[in-house]
Amino acid sequence: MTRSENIYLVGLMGAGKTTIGRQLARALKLPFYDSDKAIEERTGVDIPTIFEFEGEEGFRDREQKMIQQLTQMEGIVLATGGGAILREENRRLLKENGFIVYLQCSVERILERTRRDTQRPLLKTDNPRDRIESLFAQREPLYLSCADFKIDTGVMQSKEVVSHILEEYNSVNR
Ligand SMILES: Nc1ncnc2c1ncn2[C@@H]1O[C@H](COP(=O)(O)OP(=O)(O)O)[C@@H](O)[C@H]1O
Ligand SMILES: O=C(O)C1=C[C@@H](OP(=O)(O)O)[C@@H](O)[C@H](O)C1
Ligand SMILES: [Mg+2]
Repeated sequence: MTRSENIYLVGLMGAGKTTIGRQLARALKLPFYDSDKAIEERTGVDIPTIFEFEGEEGFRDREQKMIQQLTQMEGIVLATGGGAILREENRRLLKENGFIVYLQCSVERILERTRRDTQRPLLKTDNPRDRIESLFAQREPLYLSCADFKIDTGVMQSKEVVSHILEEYNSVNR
């Protein structure tokens, strides 16, 4: 772990990275960035459109470029996309430049939270449960390998999650 002003949130889709990141930034009076939102602003199109025209790999290339840029900033809260940790270079950049919080969440909760979602192309499948289970199996070891701190967002209100993260961040970053 690096002593740093930055907090980076990782975890599966629907774990709450965007929601909790925004609240955490407000509490710390730091600017909030979301890598997906930044990509959408840069390209002028939404994430499903990027997947449609460029495929997942095209999106991952854009995501990597964005992570490279955002990890050069100091004093931010960053919500990454759920798959950002798939690339080793992203994991390295995140580890070197910030305090990484893994937002853990059960498959069941993720299913509930993403049921009506239209903005996550990887969940546009006949069997979202199978998809989430396989993403969980593939990614959980990667999230754990990066994380400085992990917390289950499925069993607490977001406000409570934020205060636990703040407590931990302040204790290691004094
Ligand atoms: N305890 C909680 N923590 C975070 N999000 C929660 C919680 N309970 C319900 N939610 C809801 O779950 C969804 C999480 O989505 P989002 O923040 O976009 O996650 P991610 O960025 O990780 O995909 C939001 O609709 C949020 O309101
Ligand atoms: O898990 C993934 O591979 C993805 C997660 C999404 O972000 P959220 O985790 O914020 O939903 C977004 O980056 C894209 O749809 C791919
Ligand atoms: Mg998000």
